[in-house]
Parts: sequence; C-alpha cells; structure tokens
Amino acid sequence: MKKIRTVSLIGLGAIGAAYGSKLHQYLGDDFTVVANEERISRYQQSGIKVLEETYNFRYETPETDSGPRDLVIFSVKNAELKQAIQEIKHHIGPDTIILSLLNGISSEEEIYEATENAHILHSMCVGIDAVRENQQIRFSSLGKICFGYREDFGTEEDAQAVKTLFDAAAIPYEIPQDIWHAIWAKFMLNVGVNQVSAVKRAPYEYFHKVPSLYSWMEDAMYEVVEISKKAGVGLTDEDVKNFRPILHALSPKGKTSMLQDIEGNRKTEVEYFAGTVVELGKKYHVPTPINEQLLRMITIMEKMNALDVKASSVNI
Ligand SMILES: NC(=O)C1=CN([C@@H]2O[C@H](COP(=O)(O)OP(=O)(O)OC[C@H]3O[C@@H](n4cnc5c(N)ncnc54)[C@H](OP(=O)(O)O)[C@@H]3O)[C@@H](O)[C@H]2O)C=CC1
Ligand SMILES: CC(C)(CO)C(=O)C(=O)O
Repeated sequence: MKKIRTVSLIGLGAIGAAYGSKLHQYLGDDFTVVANEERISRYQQSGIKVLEETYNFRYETPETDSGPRDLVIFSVKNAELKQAIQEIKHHIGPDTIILSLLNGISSEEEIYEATENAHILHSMCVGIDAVRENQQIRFSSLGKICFGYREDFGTEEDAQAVKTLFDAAAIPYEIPQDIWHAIWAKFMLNVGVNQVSAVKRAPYEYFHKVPSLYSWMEDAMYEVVEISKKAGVGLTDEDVKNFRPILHALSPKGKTSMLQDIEGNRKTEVEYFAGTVVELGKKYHVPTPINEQLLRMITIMEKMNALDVKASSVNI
C-alpha cells in the first residue's frame, strides 16, 4: 500500500497557502514549497499569514534537485501552469501522485501531456472562499478537496494514499463517485459565479441579496449544462441547484478568485472558463451568447487594467 510521506506544492497563493498550512502542520519539513528566488525572498520577508498564524515553509528553488516526492500539488492559476510544470519537474518521479487544484477542465490533461505521469488524480476544491492580499490569506471555510481516479488517470491505490494523508492532516475531502462529473459541475459554477462576479465586481453578498444577479449567473451556467449533454457528461438542473446552499454559505465579503484577479490587475482565467465554453459551443453546435459576452467583457477589462498599470508605472 502506497503511503505519502513527502509532499511538494507549487503556487503559494490563496488556495496553496490554505491547504499548504495544514500539510506543513502535519508534515513539517517533509512539506516543500517550490518557488523562484524572488518569490522565496518575498515570502520569507514577512512569512505567509494564514488566518491569524504566520508560516515559514520549507522552500526550494526550481533548480534544486532533491529527488521525487510522494505527492506533488499544483495550485497556480491556469495561465501559470505550463511554467510551474517545468519548475517542479525534479519533484515528479514515475510513482509520484499528482493533484491539480486548478479550476477548469484542462489542467490534468496538460500536466499529463507534459509529464506522462500515470498517477495524476482528477481533483478540485469547492466551498472554500480564500482571499489573498499580498502575503495574507483569509477564508471563512476551508471547503473540501474532491478527488478521484478515472480512465488512465491515477489508480484506486493513489486515491487511498491521498485519503489517508488528508485524514491525518485534517484536510476536508470527498471522493465523488464520478469525479469527471464533479469537475464539470465545478467548472459550470466557475463559469457562472467567477465571471459574473468579476464583471459586476460583486463579492458573494450580492449573490445572496440580488436575485437578478443570481439568475444571470445561473443562465451562464445553463450554457455549460447544454454543452455537457453533448459532451457525454450529462450535467442536469439538479447540478445547478446543488450549488445554491454552497454559495449561500460563502462569506458575504468573500470574493471569487477571478474578482481578486481583476482587482489585483492580474490576468484572469477567462480563457479557461468562457473561452472554453465558446469553443465547445462551436464544436457541439450549442449557442453560448452569455459566455460570448462575458468573454468579450472580461477580456476588455483585462486590457483596460493593463493600460492602467502601464500608465501608473510611467507616472512613477
Ligand atoms: N481563491 C479561491 O477561493 C479558489 C481558487 N480556485 C482555483 O485555484 C487556482 C489557484 O487560485 P488562487 O489560489 O486563488 O490564485 P492565487 O493567484 O492566489 O495564487 C497563485 C499563486 O501561484 C504562484 N505562482 C505562480 N506561478 C508560479 C511559479 N512558476 N512558481 C511558484 N509559484 C507560482 C503565485 O505567486 P505570487 O504570489 O508570486 O503571485 C501565487 O501566489 C485557480 O485555478 C483558481 O481558479 C479554486 C477554488 C477556490
Ligand atoms: C467559486 C469558488 C470560490 C468556489 O470555491 C471558486 O472556485 C473560485 O473563487 O475560484
């Protein structure tokens, strides 16, 4: 039976630090964060604060080759994944189990294509409302990590090993019966709440209180339901409704990761949400007018943000 004794993580942001703090508490220095020198010195300067506690993790630069780990976790944004795979490659061996906590439906495939590792489980996290401001991470709920094996991705033994680790490290988790269905359902949620929250700059409070905002979000989600039927995933009305209590439980002042990107003048994951919906809509002949507009709006917002950043750096 596989046992996970060593873990490495790349992407010490809202999600990485939230779950990484639990792994650090359980594994101590057998938990490593991979980051370049500039990031490490930034993280070491004031430590990483998760809720009220400051953490000093064990760091390694991408150049350091200290051998493969039992588990590698990706928690960067989708556009950063390609580089992250290269930078954590020394930590991935043929037996390393891999979890990718990124939203969207493509990261496991992207990691598989680059590493040819056969132990990538499908995974995502849900119900967590993590917010990052500089090196400070806050959340009202840790939510849970959902994971599982399917087709050529991972094995039952890999899933059992992760389950044992998460039990010991007190990380909430679920192993859904059909992980691919669960990943698509989460994708559908992100297509709705992340994108609409970004366009309206709306923390969760407004989704709790403004029914027309909530129904616009669900309209965007229903385009994913229609595509999923043609893609053989078969999301239903029930999947849309299942998220209502989850969204209602998120902190009123909490913000989706996409809204945080807009406010932080960073590139968003719109390409992986509306971009994917529009592309799949064309492939399966499903109309996607709401996502087409969201894609245009968020791409324009990114460009306007980039101009503002450029202008403020010229003024300095
Ligand atoms: N926030 C949330 O509540 C949720 C987010 N997600 C998903 O999780 C993923 C991560 O999101 P989130 O945590 O919010 O994002 P963040 O932007 O907060 O974190 C990403 C982190 O990755 C780091 N990073 C990027 N590239 C590298 C690299 N090459 N080497 C080392 N570190 C790197 C960044 O470093 P730096 O600090 O230098 O910028 C940043 O700290 C996304 O796919 C998101 O959609 C899923 C569920 C909930
Ligand atoms: C919607 C939410 C908070 C669900 O956990 C999320 O996935 C995100 O902010 O990216």
